[in-house]
Amino acid sequence: MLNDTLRRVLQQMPKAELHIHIEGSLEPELIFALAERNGVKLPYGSVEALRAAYAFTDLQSFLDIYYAGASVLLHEQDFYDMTAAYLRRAEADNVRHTEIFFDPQTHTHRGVPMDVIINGIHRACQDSPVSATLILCFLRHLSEDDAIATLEAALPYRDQFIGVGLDSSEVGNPPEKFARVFARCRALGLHLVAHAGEEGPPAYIYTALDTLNVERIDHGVRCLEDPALTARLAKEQMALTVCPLSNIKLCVFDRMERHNLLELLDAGIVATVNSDDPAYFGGYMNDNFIATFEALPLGLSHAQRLARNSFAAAFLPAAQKQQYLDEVDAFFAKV
Ligand SMILES: Nc1ncnc2[nH]cnc12
Ligand SMILES: [Zn+2]
Repeated sequence: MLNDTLRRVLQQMPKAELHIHIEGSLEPELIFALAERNGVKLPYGSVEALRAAYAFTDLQSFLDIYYAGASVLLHEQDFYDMTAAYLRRAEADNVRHTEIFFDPQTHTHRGVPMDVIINGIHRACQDSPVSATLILCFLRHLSEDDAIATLEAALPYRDQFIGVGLDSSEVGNPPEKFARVFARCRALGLHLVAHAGEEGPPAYIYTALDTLNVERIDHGVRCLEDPALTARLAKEQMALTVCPLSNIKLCVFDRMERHNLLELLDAGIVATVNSDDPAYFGGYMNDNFIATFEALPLGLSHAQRLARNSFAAAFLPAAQKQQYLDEVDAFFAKV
């Protein structure tokens, strides 16, 4: 059990979130409200029936429901409302800065225009007291040509996102499938990240680094299967955006006591804690911290390190980053 001090510290410490899919923040109540507002018929009769379907066996079983949930998003105000709801939750968890993933292809393939998606999400970010930037993710189960067309469609809104990522079904869709589009994004000065080593093997982490030139690895927890890779990630201070509750819900680890977050930290890796798809996986940032610290032998020094890592790994100007790091240290000096 967590003592009261540690619980309070986890809740109140300043933190950044670096791995959140905005479509994964759609709570069942909002899915039903938007379905009604937009006249969309859902294959579930009630909020309870939808929630009961959240019993996942692997990544794909989750993605099928996640894409169905996103089908209620049609208008700019829907994207605004979804994002504003997430940002209120983040603010309540003392998230000071968040880098939000969005999946345009999930929506453009249903006929929703790119400007509707980006403007709705971006406007909610501007209206929030939480610092928020956007990362456009390509769906890796689709073709690279589709990713390239998506990038072209998003370029008129280039100033509204800071980077690109790679998500969706990992196994069978290795990073190198997207070498050309990532090279183009790099030339455009976009930040680069990719999901790798969630369900996929360490080889996918190598190609995310060496072929795509990513600056962070999303998940990456399977790196520990390869000692040379683990040592390299530590040496290069390549951050991993770890999502503990997600890993349990998608059966990457069978229970939290078996999660490898502490081993990653002990190996010298810049691991961070994040929520991934909080509406589907049982919690937002503080729920992830509390569940992990309850299950693993982690203490105050780990909390400080994780809070520092979250800002150190953020795509922020150096001065702003230092300000947040100083804020973390000032917070822990008073604990
Ligand atoms: N955990 C995850 N892995 C891959 N793609 C995703 N899309 C949303 N959540 C994801
Ligand atoms: Zn993810």
